[in-house]
Amino acid sequence: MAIGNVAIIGLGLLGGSIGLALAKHCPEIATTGFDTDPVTRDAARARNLAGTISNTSIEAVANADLVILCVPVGAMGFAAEAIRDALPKNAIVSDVGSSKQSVVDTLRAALPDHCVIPAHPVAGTEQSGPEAGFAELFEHRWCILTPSAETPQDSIDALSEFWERLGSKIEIMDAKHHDLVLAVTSHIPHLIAYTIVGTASDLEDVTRSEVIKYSAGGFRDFTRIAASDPTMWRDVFLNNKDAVLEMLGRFTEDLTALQRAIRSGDGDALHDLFTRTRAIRRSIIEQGQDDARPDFGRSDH
Ligand SMILES: NC(=O)c1ccc[n+]([C@@H]2O[C@H](COP(=O)([O-])OP(=O)(O)OC[C@H]3O[C@@H](n4cnc5c(N)ncnc54)[C@H](O)[C@@H]3O)[C@@H](O)[C@H]2O)c1
Ligand SMILES: O=C(O)C(=O)C[C@]1(C(=O)O)C=C[C@@H](O)C=C1
Repeated sequence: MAIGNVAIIGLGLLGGSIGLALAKHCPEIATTGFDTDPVTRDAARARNLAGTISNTSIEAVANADLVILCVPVGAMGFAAEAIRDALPKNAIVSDVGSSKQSVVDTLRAALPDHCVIPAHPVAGTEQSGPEAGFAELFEHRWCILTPSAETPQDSIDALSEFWERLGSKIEIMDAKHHDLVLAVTSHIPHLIAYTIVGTASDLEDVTRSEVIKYSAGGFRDFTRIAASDPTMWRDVFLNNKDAVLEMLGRFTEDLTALQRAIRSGDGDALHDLFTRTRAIRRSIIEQGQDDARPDFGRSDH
């Protein structure tokens, strides 16, 4: 099936980047955007984030072959219910949410008569809102699709081709497995960054000026991640609770083992771990999966 008309619901970093990437790579595809926030709709018009910016989501999806929900995970249900009665019968409904099992359940319950194929482009920055998007966000990045066994193959192929045209590489995964993998590779790293920056600021007497003064080091990298959108990340943790708590349990055990090694002066244990993690970083770089575009869309440069 050919995708000729795309509706983007939510015009922040992800929605805006999809609109700009479509204009760059697929100018023949018509785009319509909607956001519940009127200030965001005005900013989206000013930046041409979509060909048409509608004032209602009903208008936005009226002619869509593909609808992509680009709203916080906790708002997926509201966004889906708002378009239910206006969706063309054959439209594919997808999303970009950072967790998948709760989104799968929510969207399938809200839109039982439609083809729902959840997706997660593993691409982002700490920025949010309509000014944050850029056309190159998805280039050379993975986009994970989590279809069900019943999803028609031609619809999966159409969505895969769509993301490939925006520059992404496709992986198909079970939603539950996605949530476990992303808990380790994305969600817990964010939780650690929020914690370390919060802890440093709680120790204000010790660190008041030092936090700023010496933040050119490792701490600065954590502050970038800890500047990520509070609404988005609140929703990720509340919606990927089981996987995050399971992986946090493993992480806490490993942290306790490190604490013990430091207390008992076990330098070999520390050295062995740091050698292993350095090798992991090197193999990520060798596989070309590090950020080849360090300053794209990021504030810290
Ligand atoms: N930021 C990242 O790095 C990143 C990366 C990959 C995936 N994601 C996922 O993408 C989604 C969007 O994240 P973002 O970074 O673009 O956030 P954002 O805050 O930049 O944009 C979200 C937009 O959705 C709008 N919105 C909220 N509820 C709505 C509704 N019911 N209908 C229409 N619009 C609504 C908001 O007004 C806002 O403009 C989230 O689910 C997030 O988990 C984010
Ligand atoms: O690079 C960043 O700033 C990100 O946080 C991007 C990042 C990630 O953790 O890798 C954040 C959330 C997503 O769902 C996907 C990508």
